[in-house]
Amino acid sequence: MLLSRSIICNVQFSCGTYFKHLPTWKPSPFSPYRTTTQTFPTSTVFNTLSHFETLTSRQKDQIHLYVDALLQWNKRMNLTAVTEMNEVMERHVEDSLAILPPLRDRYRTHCKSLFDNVNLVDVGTGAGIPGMILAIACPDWDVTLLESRNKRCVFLEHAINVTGLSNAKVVRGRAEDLGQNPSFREQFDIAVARAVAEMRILAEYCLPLVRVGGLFVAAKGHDPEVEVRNAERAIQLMGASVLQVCPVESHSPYGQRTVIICWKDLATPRKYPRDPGTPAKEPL
Ligand SMILES: C[S@@+](CC[C@H](N)C(=O)[O-])C[C@H]1O[C@@H](n2cnc3c(N)ncnc32)[C@H](O)[C@@H]1O
Repeated sequence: MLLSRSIICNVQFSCGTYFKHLPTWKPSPFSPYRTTTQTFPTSTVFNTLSHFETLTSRQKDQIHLYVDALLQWNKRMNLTAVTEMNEVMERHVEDSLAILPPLRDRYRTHCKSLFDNVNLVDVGTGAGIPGMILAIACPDWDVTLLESRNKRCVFLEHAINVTGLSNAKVVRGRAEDLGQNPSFREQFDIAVARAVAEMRILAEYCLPLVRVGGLFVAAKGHDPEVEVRNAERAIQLMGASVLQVCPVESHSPYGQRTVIICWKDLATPRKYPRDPGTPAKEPL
């Protein structure tokens, strides 16, 4: 991949404040169990950006190129409300990387396979959050960026080209359609989603795409307890259960985030997902 040195230098310069304050993540003990009780198992608090420190300089360059492309295209089309480089790093990149420490921990225990070669789908990826960042951070993974809006898919193709990623691909479509398509149904080890819908709708979008024994991961804000509780029935109907609610501490002004991890141990009944639009209109 040819990287323009001037672009990289400019981007790194404008990210200067971001790089200075990277906290260290220390592995925290988890208690692995699934639950249907009223109290969700929570982990000790994870620290964000742990993964950023471990990225190679090429991966950091790829993130900068991606963010730069996002900000450039955002001037012409509506991709994100965030318009400053540091803000994109703190809000979107941090949120994406925050998924990794708790996910890594759970995946090892529950999926009983190596964390390499993970086949992941990002449902409603929009401009590529968190899917693009995960594809950069985890080059051994196959990442599918699922997005229903054509213009966003065009940007995603551009972002993949500009970063030189060979492990990410774009699929344009609705989660409800893909969930009933044999080429995608129950084909993924992990489905992730951020800022797409509330949990009980997300469960119907994401879990039909996850193989039995795989995980559904939702990136949420600081206090998702009620939302998760309301989604318990929908998650169970899809053949899954809430495995862990993981608070992730943040040093950014946006405060604590939460990563919710569900484990699928039964096949999803054929009638789910329902027709496009129905999950959002009539949440389970
Ligand atoms: C608010 S944006 C969030 C994008 C990104 N995940 C993020 O965190 O910035 C939600 C995106 O999900 C897409 N979306 C919503 N419902 C969808 C569905 N049923 N299937 C596929 N994409 C969907 C929308 O087109 C939109 O781009």
